[in-house]
This record gives sequence, structure tokens and C-alpha cells, in this order.
Amino acid sequence: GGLGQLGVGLAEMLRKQYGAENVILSDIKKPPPHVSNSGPFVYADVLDYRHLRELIVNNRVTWLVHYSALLSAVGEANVALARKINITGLHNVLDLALENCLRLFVPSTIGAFGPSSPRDPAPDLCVQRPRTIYGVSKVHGELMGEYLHHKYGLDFRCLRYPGVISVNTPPGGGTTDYAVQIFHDALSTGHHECYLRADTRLPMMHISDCHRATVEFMQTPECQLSLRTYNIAAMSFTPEEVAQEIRKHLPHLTVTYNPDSVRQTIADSWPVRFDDSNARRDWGWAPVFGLEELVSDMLMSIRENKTNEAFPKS
Ligand SMILES: NC(=O)c1ccc[n+]([C@@H]2O[C@H](COP(=O)([O-])OP(=O)(O)OC[C@H]3O[C@@H](n4cnc5c(N)ncnc54)[C@H](O)[C@@H]3O)[C@@H](O)[C@H]2O)c1
Ligand SMILES: C[C@@H](O)[C@H](N)C(=O)O
Repeated sequence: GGLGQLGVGLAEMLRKQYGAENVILSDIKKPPPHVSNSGPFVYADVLDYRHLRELIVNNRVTWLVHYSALLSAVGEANVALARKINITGLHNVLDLALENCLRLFVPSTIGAFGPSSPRDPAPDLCVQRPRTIYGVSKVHGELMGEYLHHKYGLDFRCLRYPGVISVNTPPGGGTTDYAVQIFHDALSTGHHECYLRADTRLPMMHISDCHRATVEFMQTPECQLSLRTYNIAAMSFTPEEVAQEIRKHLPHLTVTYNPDSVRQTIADSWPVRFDDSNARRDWGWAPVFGLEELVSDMLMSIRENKTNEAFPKS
């Protein structure tokens, strides 16, 4: 799942540290030219066990980062496919990791909590009864990975990401996607129609903090980890709060609210804040971006991309 919102940037960060040739990106989609030119890419379907095994053996893979998934909103629209990719795909990856002594990183999400979980803040360990196929598959992933760690010593690591905000790759159909779209709308039409209520507070994170957390966590010596699944947090905001912050740069931004019942119900069942004190204590997690920095950076990056598109470098 390396060509989604998160994979390309993570590969870029890992390649800087470990060398371009030592990090293989894979997906079932065709990579855009800048990705094909930046390092090895292979086709890999997480549902094709034999082919994945061949890739792992032939390339002497040691670490596997498993990003393929259908996200929350898309998953609700296609439960059978989400079950296949998010659960059968995960089983393939877990089996391959055990068979080939791989170390394994699998992300989880704020969506792994549900209406009966404590919401403000949600701690690492509490009731988890999510009501989406996405959340159910993520809790299953957390439990399977931890089970295989305790039973067979699998080096399984999992971070629960907040909604991730980025410029370069569009998000893949989640409940938090409005928080990316609002920046593009603010700079193009000056108007955003939000599918969540104005007061819907959710945990969010700038993509560079998300990538850095992932790499730092993967590099942490095992003896420092008291858990295998950690919450990580940076900020929590509502649509109205992010709009207010954008108005400091673009005073004419208007926002109308037209809640979509599927995504609003999902958002209302998720934590409004994450308690990430265990990650801070065990492996020194600390975010760099708060709301102010996030908004400045997003607006600057979108403007820069537009300029580069208009005046491409030869
Ligand atoms: N983006 C976020 O806000 C966020 C937040 C929390 C957790 N996560 C988790 O991080 C991971 C990556 O998320 P993302 O935002 O990049 O997702 P995304 O939807 O943008 O990308 C998912 C990728 O998986 C690929 N894929 C789909 N079916 C596949 C298959 N059968 N085999 C191989 N690849 C397949 C898709 O082509 C796509 O490129 C996911 O596990 C997601 O649950 C993301
Ligand atoms: C929160 C996260 O898992 C994803 N962005 C979603 O909304 O589904």
C-alpha cells in the first residue's frame, strides 16, 4: 500500500537514512514518474501470498511496513472488500513476517476506538468496540500482532495515527479528509463545504510528524518498549477552529456545514483527544507541528506546488 497518502513520504524518509536501493515501495497501482525515478518499485497485491513470499525471499527483505487498507468511509461503502484487504491481507503479512523472521510495522488509528471508549482523552489501554469495518479490522490487527509477539517473539510494532494532513498525495477516503480539502478550497474558490458539523473535534497530525514518529518508533530498541501499540498525538481541532486559523491568512474563507450521516456518525464515535504519554515516556515521542504551524505549512506548500505546476523546471 505504498502509493497512498502515507507511503511515498515514508519511503523518502527511510531512503535518506538507509539508501534508495534498500527501500522497496510496492502497491497495486502504477507509480507516477517521480516515484518510479526515486527508487525501486514493485507490484505487490497484499492478497497474493505466494507472490509476496517470492518478493520477500528474492529481495532478502528484513522489515515490512504494511500500509494497504481501505480507510473508514470507503470501507463502510464496501465492507466485503475492506474485510478482504484489511483482514485477509493482514493475515498474509503476519504469516510472512513469522515465516521469514521479518520485523513488522502496521499502523492503527483513532478509528480503533468506538462510542464506549473514553474519548477525552483515549488512553492506550481501554475498551475498544469500534462500529466500522475499518476499526474492527484495526483492533484485530493490534490483537493479532501482539498475540504473535507474546507467543512467538514477532517484532510487531503498531502506532495509532490521528487523521493525517498532507499536501502531495490526496487522502484515500477517510473521515478526516475534510481537514486536507479545506486548504485546497481556501486557496482556490475561497469556500469549503464541510461534511462534518462545525464542532466535531478529532485528533490530527501533520504528515512529517507522522513519518518521523514511525521511523523513530521502528528504530527504538525493543527493551525500551513497554507496549507494542501506542497512541501518538499532536493536536485536536474542530472544522470551525481550523477555518478560523486559515482565516488569519485568508480572511475571506467561508465554510458551510452539510453533515454527511455516515462520516458524522463515525467521527462522533472516535476520540476527541489521544493520551500519548506512554509513547512520550518510552521512546521520546514529541510532535513539532501544532495547529498554527500546520496551517502555515499547508498553505505555503500548496502555493509552492501551484507555482511549480505553472512554471515547471526544465
Ligand atoms: N491517512 C490517515 O489519516 C491515516 C490515519 C490513521 C491510520 N492510517 C493507516 O495508515 C495506512 C496508510 O494509509 P493511507 O492514508 O496511505 O491510505 P490510502 O488509502 O491513501 O492508501 C492505501 C493504499 O493501499 C493500496 N492497496 C489497496 N488494495 C491493495 C492490495 N490488495 N494490495 C496492495 N495494496 C493495496 C492502494 O492502492 C493505496 O495506494 C493504512 O493502514 C491506514 O489505515 C492512515
Ligand atoms: C483517521 C484515519 O484512520 C483515516 N484518516 C480515516 O479517517 O479513516
